[in-house]
Amino acid sequence: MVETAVAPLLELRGVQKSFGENKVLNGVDLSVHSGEAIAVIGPSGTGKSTILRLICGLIAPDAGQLYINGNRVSTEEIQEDSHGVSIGMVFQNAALFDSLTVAENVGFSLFEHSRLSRREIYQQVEQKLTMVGLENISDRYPSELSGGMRKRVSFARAIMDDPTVKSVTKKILLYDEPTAGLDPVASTIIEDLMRSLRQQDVCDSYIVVTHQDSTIRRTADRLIVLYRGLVRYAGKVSTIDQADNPYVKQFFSGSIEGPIQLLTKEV
Ligand SMILES: Nc1ncnc2c1ncn2[C@@H]1O[C@H](COP(=O)(O)OP(=O)(O)OP(=O)(O)O)[C@@H](O)[C@H]1O
Repeated sequence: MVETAVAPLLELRGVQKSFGENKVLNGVDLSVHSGEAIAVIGPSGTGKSTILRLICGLIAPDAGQLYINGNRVSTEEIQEDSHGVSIGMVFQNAALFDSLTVAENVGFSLFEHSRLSRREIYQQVEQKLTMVGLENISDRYPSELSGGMRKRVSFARAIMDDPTVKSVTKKILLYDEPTAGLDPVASTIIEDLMRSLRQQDVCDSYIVVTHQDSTIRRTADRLIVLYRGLVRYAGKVSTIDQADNPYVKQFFSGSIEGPIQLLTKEV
């Protein structure tokens, strides 16, 4: 029998990105298959959030290509949910509008860009808020919520979908440090939520940028270590304690000895 290789849902090939003289990504390859959960780690300022912003079409690469379901795509096409894949982002600081209610925040994109009625959008907002464990808070403002609740509101916003766009069949979620600044119990609630959203097929795959050991181990199948613009390790999370890779060893031991040095100047 001839096996046909299934194209990854998402692929980055040789992606480069600079901000002025600061070359942040210097040829990054990364692929995400349907069903996969990937953790991206690396020291501060090494370009992890930049990768997520490239993937969801907020910024464009200087060089290299992005592919969705095997099709090369531009930044504009990513924003338009091309080739059946929709990409949702959960930002590091939740990024809610303080002057809008929870419901207005969660439904924001559909209010702005869809042809759904207000009633349909509000119904979906309630459904998504229930999914992330938040009920009866639609009329509250972000300032009235705890940090963990604001994170969950931003999860609800990322999983909103427009059922009139029939071509979308797969969803990738991008989480930028979803457990940063949360206490261990609140972190566990968020980690469980990330897993349960995938188990319920709310998303097919996700990429999580994190510095937290528990988040890596509890939410990801595969680990990518990024350092100074390049992927230095890619492997299964289940084997990280046995890995010989010096970047992995240093990260998980927290040692100051090793290839990872503090970024004292831009590279
Ligand atoms: N819009 C921008 N303009 C200029 N420089 C930027 C911009 N966005 C990111 N950078 C720079 O790119 C580098 C990588 O930033 P990025 O936020 O991707 O790092 P990170 O690995 O996610 O860091 P952290 O773990 O601290 O969140 C940093 O030096 C940052 O200052």
